[in-house]
Amino acid sequence: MATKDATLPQFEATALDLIPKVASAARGTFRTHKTKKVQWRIVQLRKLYWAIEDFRPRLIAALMHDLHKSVFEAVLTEIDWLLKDCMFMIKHLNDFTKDEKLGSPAVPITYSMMNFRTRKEPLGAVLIIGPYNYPLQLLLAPLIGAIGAGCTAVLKPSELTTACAMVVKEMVETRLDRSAFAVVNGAIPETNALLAEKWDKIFFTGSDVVGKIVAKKAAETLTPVCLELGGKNPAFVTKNANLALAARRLLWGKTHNSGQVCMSQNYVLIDKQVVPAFTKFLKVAYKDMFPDGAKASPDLGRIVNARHFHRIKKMLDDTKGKIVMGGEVDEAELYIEPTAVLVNSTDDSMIKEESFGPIFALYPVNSLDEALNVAASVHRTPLSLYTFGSKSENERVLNEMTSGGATLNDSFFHGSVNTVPFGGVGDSGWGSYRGKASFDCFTHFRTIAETPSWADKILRVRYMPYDMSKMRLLARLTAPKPNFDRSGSIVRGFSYWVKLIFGLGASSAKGALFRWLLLLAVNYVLKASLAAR
Ligand SMILES: NC(=O)C1=CN([C@@H]2O[C@H](COP(=O)(O)OP(=O)(O)OC[C@H]3O[C@@H](n4cnc5c(N)ncnc54)[C@H](O)[C@@H]3O)[C@@H](O)[C@H]2O)C=CC1
Ligand SMILES: CC1=C(/C=C/C(C)=C/C=C/C(C)=C/C=C/C=C(C)/C=C/C=C(C)/C=C/C=C(\C)C(=O)O)C(C)(C)CCC1
Repeated sequence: MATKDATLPQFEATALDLIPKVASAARGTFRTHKTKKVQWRIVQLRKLYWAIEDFRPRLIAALMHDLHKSVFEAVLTEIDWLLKDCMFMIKHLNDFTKDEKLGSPAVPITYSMMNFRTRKEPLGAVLIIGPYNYPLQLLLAPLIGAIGAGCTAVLKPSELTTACAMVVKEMVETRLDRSAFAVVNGAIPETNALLAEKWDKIFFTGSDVVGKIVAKKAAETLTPVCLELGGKNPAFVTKNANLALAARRLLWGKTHNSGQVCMSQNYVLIDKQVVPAFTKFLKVAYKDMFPDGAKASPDLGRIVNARHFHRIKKMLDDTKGKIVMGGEVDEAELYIEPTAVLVNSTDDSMIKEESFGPIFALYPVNSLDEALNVAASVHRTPLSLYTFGSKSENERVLNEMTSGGATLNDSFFHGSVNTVPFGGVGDSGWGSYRGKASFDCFTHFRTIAETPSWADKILRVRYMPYDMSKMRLLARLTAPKPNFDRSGSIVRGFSYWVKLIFGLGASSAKGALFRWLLLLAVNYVLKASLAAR
């Protein structure tokens, strides 16, 4: 596809016959062990930092070309986001990579001489497949985790964001170690060619449909996968919510990146009584954000392409609900106005489909009970949920409905901080990343024990011929006695009362010591004040 901006490269798919060679190079470089050196990883992260900084104008232009993304959002959620990711990983990498000693309670004191520890090993050569909505962030943030962990990586950007895909390819391949990192561009055939290769992990962000294809393919070679998928995310608004605030914040969730955010709300379960007031506040918030109308706003992005434009438009065409805000569409500009639709059935297109755009449904309910039942029937394990109500109502929603992440009293704040772990649950995703979790995602936590030679006398018990008397002694030394009976109740035997009396009711030795010291101090002060009278 020709680019509209002459400074941006034309999209070019990677030749299919090159793909096995690219994958083989990533595997081969990993086997050289050079990526295991922490200093090498830090240098790559520093290079990536400066590459993103130096490519800033072209990245901004590419985001404008592909998604009409405003400079504000390009900087906040893609470029500066990634720079912060690099800095975080560079700053903490020495700590993350250190062996961790395994002691109590994982290792009983009887085995403390074995020097149990966890070694953080890179998984190997990894494949990272990105989506179109944040073509830089959602491709390069996992890469930062992979570099930190010491992996080699091949990236497959979304072919829908052509300019970003090409600029990222140039940036990564000219600035990072070429033998360790590569970018393959293309669509289904190229992705299939990549999936036919053996990887040590596949990190996929995208739709659940393609997520299943990736997971099936990975299962053939028992390759671990991290899946960051979509979801039909509910928002709950009760009559105890601050309706003006809820309306403004939920509208933000659907206007940022033109609602092409997998964690933004698909539908709002709202108390029937407050629908008119909430709708009024939505319109007020809309007017505040777009005084000249949304189409004229320089801040509102566009839908990525005609296919997605028609997908979203079809949801509006098929709905039996009533549009209460917005509703304008313009194919020539790939423009869809931020739109709210009042619906009365969960079979409505506005609830059944994932919007992944600036439109959402309002579904009136009689109670929080009903709202929770509807949400569970629409999607039991969504990526996110939002709740606007009293403290106890919010707590109830959190307790009774799961989700990958959740924000109380706002739209996706839980996903707006680059170092906080992010991921789905059930069919909205497997695994998480961001911050330390990105390092962990590409790391094998390898348990290591080291048995000293002198310990063989003690360990003799394990060798044949077995001796049951020694076995009984070993059990006495190592197997803790239960303090509960067969009905699950605590048994208050002799040791319970000894502990209770001498521990002054504390549950730990530390607590008991504290209570004894406090008792002695009170005793001392009382005695001193009596003596002073
Ligand atoms: N959980 C998360 O972090 C995120 C999830 N998403 C989800 O992603 C979807 C939108 O993103 P898209 O880019 O449209 O996702 P997509 O699943 O269509 O594409 C993602 C990647 O898979 C590749 N692909 C597409 N079809 C394929 C096939 N048949 N075989 C092999 N590879 C294929 C594409 O080239 C692209 O690189 C939404 O469902 C959204 O909810 C999007 C962003 C973030
Ligand atoms: C400026 C001053 C101060 C501080 C002000 C503060 C704290 C401002 C906060 C602004 C906020 C919260 C801005 C919003 C940011 C939104 C972001 C970063 C959204 C990110 C979205 C992402 C990453 C989307 C991802 C999508 C995914 C994963 C998907 O599709 O699945 C002080 C401190 C008060 C001092 C005075 C000055």
